[in-house]
Amino acid sequence: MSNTMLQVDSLSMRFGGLLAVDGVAFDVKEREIFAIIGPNGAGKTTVFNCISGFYRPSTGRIALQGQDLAGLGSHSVAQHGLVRTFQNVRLFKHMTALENLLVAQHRHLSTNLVSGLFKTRAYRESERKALDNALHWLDYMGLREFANREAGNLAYGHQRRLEIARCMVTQPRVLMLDEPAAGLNPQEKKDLQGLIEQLRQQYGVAVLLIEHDMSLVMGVSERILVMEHGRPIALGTPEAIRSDERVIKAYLGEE
Ligand SMILES: Nc1ncnc2c1ncn2[C@@H]1O[C@H](COP(=O)(O)OP(=O)(O)OP(=O)(O)O)[C@@H](O)[C@H]1O
Repeated sequence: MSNTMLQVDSLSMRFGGLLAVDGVAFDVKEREIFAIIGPNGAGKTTVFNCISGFYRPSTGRIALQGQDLAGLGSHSVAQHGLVRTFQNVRLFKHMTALENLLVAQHRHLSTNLVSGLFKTRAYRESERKALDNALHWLDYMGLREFANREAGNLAYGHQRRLEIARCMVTQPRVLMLDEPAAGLNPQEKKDLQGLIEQLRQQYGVAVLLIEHDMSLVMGVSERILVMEHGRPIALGTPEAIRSDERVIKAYLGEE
């Protein structure tokens, strides 16, 4: 389909004797908000790790706008426009909030040693742009006042927002969020839902989300894939998923 952003086919991942992901297939459209849900150990994070280049899948195809990604490392995958956050926030805790956003851009753009050494005009210009971009995202996330504070000393909710900002400074096409609501208070969860919708609307990103918080998932997602024991068991709109017997039994019924 022409507006498919991310395509995942026949994805499997084996760890020794354990088939952690088994025949997962789905696609994410341009600007779509798509969630993967399922009980603990269902294989959601493993799917994320395969897509984002942290694992090389045992089998399957992963393509971003038709371009094959399977087997590329996480750095290359990010350079293709697919970036992620982690279940447990991973920031450079001893760098300031601002530095985290600058480093993300340096790691993303291929730095040229010669222009860096001689601080050419083009180099200075790109440094200035990176700084403007970082400051924009600090403002956008309501973190400007913490620009010079060490990331590890920020409140947890702020660290989560900074992690999303760190993804956004690279102007991704797909933003992958691994349990972004974990550890947030009810107000922060509400703000997160607004933020996800706003990022899609203003920056045109597709969002792929793993989340246990059902009200966030049901409120924000256009389509949901449900996994159980590594396998996909349902895929559909929130309404369809909510009333799917297998899903109720496998997952929602647990709560
Ligand atoms: N690196 C690994 N080596 C071996 N087994 C792994 C590895 N990573 C995950 N697993 C196993 O694969 C299965 C799927 O785990 P995964 O973390 O993908 O599930 P999940 O759906 O993300 O769970 P949760 O909701 O608890 O985060 C689990 O049985 C897990 O123990």
